[in-house]
Amino acid sequence: MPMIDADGCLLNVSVEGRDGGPTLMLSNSLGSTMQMWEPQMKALTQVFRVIRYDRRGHGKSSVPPGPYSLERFGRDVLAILDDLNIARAHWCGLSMGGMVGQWLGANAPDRFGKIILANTTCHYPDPTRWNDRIKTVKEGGIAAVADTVIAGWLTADFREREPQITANMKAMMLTTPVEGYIACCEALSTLDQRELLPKIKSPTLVIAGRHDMSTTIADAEFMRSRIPGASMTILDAAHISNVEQPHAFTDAVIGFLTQR
Ligand SMILES: O=C(O)CC1=CCC(=O)O1
Repeated sequence: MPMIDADGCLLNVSVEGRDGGPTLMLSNSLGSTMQMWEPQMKALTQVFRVIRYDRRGHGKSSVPPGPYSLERFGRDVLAILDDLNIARAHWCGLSMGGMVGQWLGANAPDRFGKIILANTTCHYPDPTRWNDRIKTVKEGGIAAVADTVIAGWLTADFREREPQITANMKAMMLTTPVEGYIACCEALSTLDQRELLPKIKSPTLVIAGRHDMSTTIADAEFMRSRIPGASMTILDAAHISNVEQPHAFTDAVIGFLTQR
């Protein structure tokens, strides 16, 4: 796996899949790593050259001091594409990954073909939730928020039915460096990309989770209505819909990206 330098931050990047196929870049959520895409990898790598990476402050990437910003996350992605000599890619980002996708779609339109924004929002009107989480994590580490966050990631039905997957997701979250997690929460606390949405000209699919209380169907519908020509799919899932509904999510991604 290459480590790619983005203005001094080493990013852990993986390139897999079909040589010569169209490139698809996947981008993870807060508190997860590129591993979160495992349920999609077998199917996606048959069609695409798939690039995954750990966002700065997460996984095996470096943890520079925060706060971070959506622009910084977007420039990290462009550094990866430049380093790999990739002129153009499709994008699929979930949650924070979808926020980065909005920034890229508006600010680097020539670099992206189609864009998928899953379980995400463009705006947090009230920073309290993120400021509270930052305070709790500073005092007690990620463990102090892990069960609450997992309850938002996956429905109670899923957690009961799939205790091992749930435990794996929690273990992945607990590996996140505290400084990286907090620096990302700081970026989220001021998130407002509403004005970027009309600038996204790539064909865009918005994916929402029917039970997602973190980024709601209303948030998704707002984005769909502001991004020219965007369409929307609702899955029977909470926030991490690619894990809770792996087949439906994968089908939605491949269907959208391969349709003419
Ligand atoms: O961590 C959460 O509660 C949900 C979330 C919001 C942005 C993100 O990436 O995850």
